[in-house]
Amino acid sequence: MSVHREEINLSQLPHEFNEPVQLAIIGGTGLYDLPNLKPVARLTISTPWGYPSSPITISVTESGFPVAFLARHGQKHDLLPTDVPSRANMAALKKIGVKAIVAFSAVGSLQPEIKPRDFVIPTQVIDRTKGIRPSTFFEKGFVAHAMFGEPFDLKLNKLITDSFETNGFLDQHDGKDIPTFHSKAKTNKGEDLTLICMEGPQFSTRAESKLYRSWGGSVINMSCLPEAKLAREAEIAYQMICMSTDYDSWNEDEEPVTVETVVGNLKANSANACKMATKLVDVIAKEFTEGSLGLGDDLQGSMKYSVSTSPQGVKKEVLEKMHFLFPGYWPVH
Ligand SMILES: CSC[C@H]1O[C@H](OP(=O)(O)O)[C@H](O)[C@@H]1O
Ligand SMILES: Nc1ncnc2[nH]cnc12
Repeated sequence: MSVHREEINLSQLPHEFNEPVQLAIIGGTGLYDLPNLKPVARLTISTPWGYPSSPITISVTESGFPVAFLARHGQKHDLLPTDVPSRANMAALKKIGVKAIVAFSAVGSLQPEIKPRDFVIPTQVIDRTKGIRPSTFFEKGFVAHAMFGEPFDLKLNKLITDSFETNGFLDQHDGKDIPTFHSKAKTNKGEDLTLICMEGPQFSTRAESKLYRSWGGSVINMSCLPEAKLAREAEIAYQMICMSTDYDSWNEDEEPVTVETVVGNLKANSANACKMATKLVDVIAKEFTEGSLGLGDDLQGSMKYSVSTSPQGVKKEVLEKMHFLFPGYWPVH
């Protein structure tokens, strides 16, 4: 894609960082780094589920708060949505201490009021992936079930929504309308904003797009799942921020979405996404250092008690894998 920022020489950064990193930003299409922060380390982390999409860059804010950044499709965007190694991504972020993730994504709009270049903070998701993406850390011989009724973290959602409550934060580009920030609290009379996550890589047919509208879908992408499910299993608070790039294929009066339309709106979106990410890092860093929300704290320990299999007799190799994510849970007998 033509929206990559100038390459910084990240490879010369230290390959270790010895403090816990509580916050991570995942960049999607159009967001490949955090240009306003100072990078201090670049980590290549091997996990029992392979390597993440890209090395993880650790940057620090002016006050020294560390933030991890991961490019979902790789630094050169060479991973299809189906091939994103989400288990490795979540496991690596967990390993470095991450308790909260803000994930950016380019989406199609399924509603006329969500214009291309608007931003949307979804509260619900419908899974239209095809079951070909590994979507759990658990496996035969060690069964567990995570809650997912609220797929996004409500505290993180509120913190983000409150940060962009007043209009005018997002910049207009090329004389187009000022983008709107859509949230459940603000713009939709308290109704959920529902993200449809499809398999791709082809876009939807007109019939599918209309079907998703009839289901109450607000926006559509190919990336939220299994990322959000695995974040939940890893006990990490997760919220996606969607950047609208097109009207998908439902509108009879418009040409169905093409990559050209998406890329055309991405430049404007990525400038706003960077601006938003910079502000959010400050807000969330302040919350972690001075606040009382306890981001991610309610999830800590949740998986320990969600296992159905009796730990006695579980294969040692399986438990060792699990201990990469959850050291100290389910002692080996
Ligand atoms: C390039 S259009 C389709 C592509 O864009 C979105 O990627 P991401 O969520 O990583 O921003 C969408 O999910 C598709 O993968
Ligand atoms: N219309 C669309 N469908 C799926 N993913 C998208 N990402 C951006 N636009 C999209």
